Amino acid sequence: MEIAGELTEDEVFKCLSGLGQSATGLQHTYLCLSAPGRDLKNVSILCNYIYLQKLELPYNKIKDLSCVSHMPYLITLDASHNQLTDFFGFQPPKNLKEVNFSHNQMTAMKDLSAYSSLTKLILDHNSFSVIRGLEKCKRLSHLSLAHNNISRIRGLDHLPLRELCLAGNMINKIENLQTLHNLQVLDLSCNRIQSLTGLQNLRFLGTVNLESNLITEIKEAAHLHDLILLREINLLKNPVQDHDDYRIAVIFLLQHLILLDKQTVTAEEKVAAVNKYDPPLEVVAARDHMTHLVYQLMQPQVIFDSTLPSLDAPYPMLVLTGPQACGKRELAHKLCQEFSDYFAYGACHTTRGPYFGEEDGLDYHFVTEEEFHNMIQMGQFIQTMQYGGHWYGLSRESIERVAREGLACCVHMELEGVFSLKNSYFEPRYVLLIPSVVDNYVLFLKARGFYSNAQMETAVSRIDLYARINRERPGFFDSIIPCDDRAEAYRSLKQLVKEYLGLEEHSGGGDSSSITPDNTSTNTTGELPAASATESTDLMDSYSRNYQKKIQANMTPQRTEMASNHRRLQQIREALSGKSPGAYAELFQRSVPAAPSSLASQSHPPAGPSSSPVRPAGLSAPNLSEDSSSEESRASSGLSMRSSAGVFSAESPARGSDAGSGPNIEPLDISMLGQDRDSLRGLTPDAPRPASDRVSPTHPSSPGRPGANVKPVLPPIPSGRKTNDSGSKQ
Ligand SMILES: Nc1ncnc2c1ncn2[C@@H]1O[C@H](COP(=O)(O)OP(=O)(O)OP(=O)(O)O)[C@@H](O)[C@H]1O
Repeated sequence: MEIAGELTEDEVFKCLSGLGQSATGLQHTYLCLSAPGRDLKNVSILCNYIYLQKLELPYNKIKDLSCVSHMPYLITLDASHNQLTDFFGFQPPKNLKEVNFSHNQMTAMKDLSAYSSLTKLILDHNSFSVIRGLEKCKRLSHLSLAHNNISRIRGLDHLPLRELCLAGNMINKIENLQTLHNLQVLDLSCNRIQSLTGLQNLRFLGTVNLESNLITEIKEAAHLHDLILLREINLLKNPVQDHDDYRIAVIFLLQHLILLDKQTVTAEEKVAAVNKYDPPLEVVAARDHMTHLVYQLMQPQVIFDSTLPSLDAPYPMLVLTGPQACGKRELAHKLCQEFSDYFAYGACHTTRGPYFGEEDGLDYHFVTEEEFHNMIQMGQFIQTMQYGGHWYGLSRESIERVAREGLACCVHMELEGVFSLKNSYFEPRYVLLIPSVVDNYVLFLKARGFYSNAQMETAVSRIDLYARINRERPGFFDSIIPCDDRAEAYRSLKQLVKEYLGLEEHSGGGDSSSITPDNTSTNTTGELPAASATESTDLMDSYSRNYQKKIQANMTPQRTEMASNHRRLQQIREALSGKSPGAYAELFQRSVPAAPSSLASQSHPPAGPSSSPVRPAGLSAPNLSEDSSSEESRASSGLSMRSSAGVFSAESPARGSDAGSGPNIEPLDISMLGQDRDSLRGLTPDAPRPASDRVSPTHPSSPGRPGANVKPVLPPIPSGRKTNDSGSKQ
């Protein structure tokens, strides 16, 4: 007689499958039994089926599974959706690997030491409140305890779990998972978790489901930042979704993601995320450049003719770059002081307050944030950057002011400024000053006493940035000078600049008279006296920020005005006599991408007085009788000398009306122009060429002077001079 809910032999026969050899190998038997959804209550008949390896009894009403005690060969047991209250209420089959007890009425886990073969255990939808008894399940790779009453994660230490599901519990903290080194998939959805801390060590984690939790802060995603195998995360239905930039911010923090919130992360999203939160220097620079360009275009157009690039060469500028306080500012001042016939300091604007001893207009133009932003909107900047919470910017006017004096502009700035400037039409020479002994640099920063630890850390960390850029982008910097010893750095810089200028130091060594193109001129015009042999002392003084006073003493309006007038007069004379080529064409002409340290360049001794003296850059004035260029171009050539370009005719201030007749002045052999261009190729800008390569007054046709190849097609006639000066002098 059939009893309701009892599994009968007839039914068993219908449910058997998987004919195979019994575990003993002595007979053939059915290995699987599947009887789902039959409202079964009593399955005791299965005690006779001892060879079963797979038993599936889901969706029944079974309360007692003791029959399993008679199935020593059972491997897989599915008793989900039943009424079991007893957790593993049977003798352990030795090879039991997979058990599904989900949707039963179990309340307590017990010791499963005897079930050491278990690999997969599904206990969802029961009433467990504590995870326990799994310590000896050393093969358990898949555990699911979803929808129970678990409030704490524990009892899982050192299990070889690859998948763990604790969804739908009452967990409010991710804890005790750090020993699950194999974990790949973690489902903690529908809990009360607020933070993602606790997942950091799970280096194989690839998928995390945290849907419907209480995660509020985007920065929580940073806890997963180091999980490089993480490909999927689900944070749907968390308060964090309310942040405006939520998705892109998470994508930025977890750049390996493929799926976020069940949606594919696109390449465009990844690029947008990086550009937003950690834009590459190029992107920052492009934005900066674009901003200033647009604001500038919105203004009534003014032609800044002093700095406009000519057809053959850009307006000459020298940019000293390097990490904060590496000495670039002091060196820039010093250089402008010593090479006052060539350079003047271009003061940037900043929103930071002046340090003790700094003066407005000399080191910086100190402005308020509001003034700075007004200047941005007025299109007055060429580049800006934020550093240490302050704005810095190089204004067009700062450069123009220098250019109007017929001088090249020397500025200092951080790397971002260099990137930005490289987008502009300016083509400066970039000299990197970099500390090579970090400890000394740190000591120097500390000794200055201006900087907080964070500021010092930033400054130090940027050494690597500069080094990396130099490594990855050969030629990005035109030259590199170690700045550990400031006096030595200045010597290198000076040497470099002289090479750029095509100047040669006379026997006096550091004597300024030997490096200015013309002593007499310098003295009579009241130009700044150049540095004496005490330059290193001066330099050290400058560190204590006293250099301003010295500079100021020399920069009285009368002296600078006189000097300026004199320079212009000379330039005009030269222009009219056709002696002035577009000399700056050669001064800052780049020919080679590499940026070797200037130390290398110093290993080449400068040509001494006995060797063929190096002609100053501007000495190669075209010989009127031989020059194939037209009279017109010659005239514009001469006139262009009034512009900033003119100053780089190194002889210009000195030669005056007798320019061209002095012993140093040699006509340029036009026939060599083409060869010169070729000979320049392959030379590093800062590597001195052998003396034989250089243009010698006695061998005017020898190639080597940078830019000597340039056909003297000269810049447009400038019209932006100070009207009072230029008008009267013409
Ligand atoms: N327009 C600019 N663009 C980019 N960087 C700039 C600009 N002007 C100044 N800087 C750089 O900003 C950094 C901070 O300048 P600041 O003058 O406040 O620092 P500092 O402590 O006096 O260091 P330093 O002696 O190098 O000038 C320096 O590295 C400086 O060269």
